[in-house]
Amino acid sequence: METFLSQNGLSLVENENKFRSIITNKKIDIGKTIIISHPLISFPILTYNKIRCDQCLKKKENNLQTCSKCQRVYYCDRSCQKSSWISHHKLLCPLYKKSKNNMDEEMLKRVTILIEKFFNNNNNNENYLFETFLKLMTHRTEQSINNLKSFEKISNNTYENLNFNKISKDDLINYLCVFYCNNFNLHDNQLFVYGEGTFPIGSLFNHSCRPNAIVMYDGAVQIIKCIEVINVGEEINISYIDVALDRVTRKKMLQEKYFFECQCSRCSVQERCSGIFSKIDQLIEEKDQEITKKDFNTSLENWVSSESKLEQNESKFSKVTKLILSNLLSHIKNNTTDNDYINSLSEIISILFQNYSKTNLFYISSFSFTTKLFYDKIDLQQWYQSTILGNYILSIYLIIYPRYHPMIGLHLFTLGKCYWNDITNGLESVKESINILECAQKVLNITHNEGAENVDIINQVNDLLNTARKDLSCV
Ligand SMILES: C[S@@+](CC[C@H](N)C(=O)[O-])C[C@H]1O[C@@H](n2cnc3c(N)ncnc32)[C@H](O)[C@@H]1O
Repeated sequence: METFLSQNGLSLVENENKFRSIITNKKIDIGKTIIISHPLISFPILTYNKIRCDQCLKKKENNLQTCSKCQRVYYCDRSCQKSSWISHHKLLCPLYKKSKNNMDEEMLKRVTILIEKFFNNNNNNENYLFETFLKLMTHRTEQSINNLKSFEKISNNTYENLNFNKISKDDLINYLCVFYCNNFNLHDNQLFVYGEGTFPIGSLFNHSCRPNAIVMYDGAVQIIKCIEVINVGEEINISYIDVALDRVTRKKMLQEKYFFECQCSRCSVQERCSGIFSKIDQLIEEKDQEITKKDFNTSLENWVSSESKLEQNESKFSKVTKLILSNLLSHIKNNTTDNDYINSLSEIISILFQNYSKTNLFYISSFSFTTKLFYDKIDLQQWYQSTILGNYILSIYLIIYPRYHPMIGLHLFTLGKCYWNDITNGLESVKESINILECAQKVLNITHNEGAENVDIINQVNDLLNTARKDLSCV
């Protein structure tokens, strides 16, 4: 494993609080791929198992072929079917008739078959993946009684159905503990989950609520990408949860699923009073005040539907949106340094903190309503209103997410399309569409530039941008 990491310019070092950490041996620039790695096992979740190949997880709508014996798994071609048969399906195929597996049991059976082969020196796969998997954290003593009970049941079922010589029932419980706090959900280019996987190399990366790296997928392959310059010796962090969540929810989720208390720059107690990232958390925290969620929703709807543009511009929603976007969008477009960006962000956070910390403009619980309203406006083809809401959402995203985050890239693309469709504002809309799509292009070229499905999104942005530019030049 050390060799594989060092070939990629990385080292695994001991860490007092986190057990081990991945650090970089060379400076990594924004947009660079940090590491590409394969799973021990991955498979599509139920809703996707007829449109994504069980072996390579690539999408092939309507054309997958099922295994003629069990008729339970689908493949894109003979080669994937053969690989799966050799790897684990030969043993699992007859069992599908007997019982229906849940995800954990399916993962356990497949992984254990491979580990048994590894112990018997009978595996074609790379050994470092197995060695790495067997050293991952289990947090077994911290698992809940309910979890352990369920793990024991799954382990018993698996043991009854398959013969293992080198692996005990107790080992199986350990593997299930590893899955619990290490497995990944694979997601597509729009960030919708399509599969689950055990990625031993990816599992070596620790969490931060302000990560410098993101995880993307190409079928069954995991790609870790750099979104902030990472200097020699610095730790590489991904995020295990959606960083748009508020601090209390993040803390609860990280404790319950990963058994640690986050001390990143957003969560650490020392930073709480001064650090800009912890100030962000204070902005999005739910305040105990008279204004209810219903009031918020009504005022948001009134703002968006306001007949008077003057009144609309005077609203606090407009003011906040303008303040954030006029300062931060240019940083995206001009590839400024991380320091310049953070300084600008810092200034804005201070202003927001002074003037708006008592409003619920940034409440995450209201945010789901705002997003729904945005997509409702798109469905109703109310394009002007969709641009107003889209800008407000973008401004909040820029506060919550790192600037080169896939959520920002994807939202910019949607917003660019809204402007493009908003013919009521004529030339101005086309110009703004180009501006926003150029920002989308910058972000997506960093987040989505690896893997055919991901690159497809960049191609779509490029096509629309070319059309919009041609349109503008014709005027
Ligand atoms: C996917 S593993 C990450 C690699 C792990 N540190 C190792 O050495 O195998 C997840 C576990 O690492 C630890 N961890 C990850 N991020 C952490 C953080 N920010 N602070 C403390 N512990 C962390 C937790 O114990 C967590 O359950």
